[in-house]
Amino acid sequence: MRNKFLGTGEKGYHPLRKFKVILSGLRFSMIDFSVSYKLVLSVLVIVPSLFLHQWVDSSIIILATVMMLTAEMFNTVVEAMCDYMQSDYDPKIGMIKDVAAAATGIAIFAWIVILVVEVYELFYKA
Ligand SMILES: Nc1ncnc2c1ncn2[C@@H]1O[C@H](COP(=O)(O)OP(=O)(O)OP(=O)(O)O)[C@@H](O)[C@H]1O
Repeated sequence: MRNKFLGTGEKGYHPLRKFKVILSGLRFSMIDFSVSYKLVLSVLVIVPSLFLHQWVDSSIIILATVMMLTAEMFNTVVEAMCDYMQSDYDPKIGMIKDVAAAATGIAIFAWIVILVVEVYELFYKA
């Protein structure tokens, strides 16, 4: 797609190509075990919550899962870009990666708390 600021790239709007790019990105992300197993865990809770018609609970778990997955993917991007630009040891790269990892850690922590609370609410308390 055309870059408005740099004036580079192809002109026009190509939704199908955008969709292909999204699928390609998802495929690259899902082969990462640390992402895929978390998605499987979420699905294992989301599906029964939908069957139980717990719409608010399902929405909360979906939101927490999306937040965690987005953070994981951006962390992968930051790590890959850092390694591409500087594969040797560099304390600045270390700091950049640590901040990205901390952001991901916060998202994972919130996802775990929500998943544990929802599993308790849906399967033990009910
Ligand atoms: N080039 C580097 N220079 C300095 N420190 C680095 C460098 N690469 C990695 N580190 C340090 O190692 C930590 C882990 O980075 P790494 O890229 O190995 O992530 P990872 O352990 O593979 O994470 P994930 O499991 O999310 O893929 C970073 O947070 C950083 O502190």
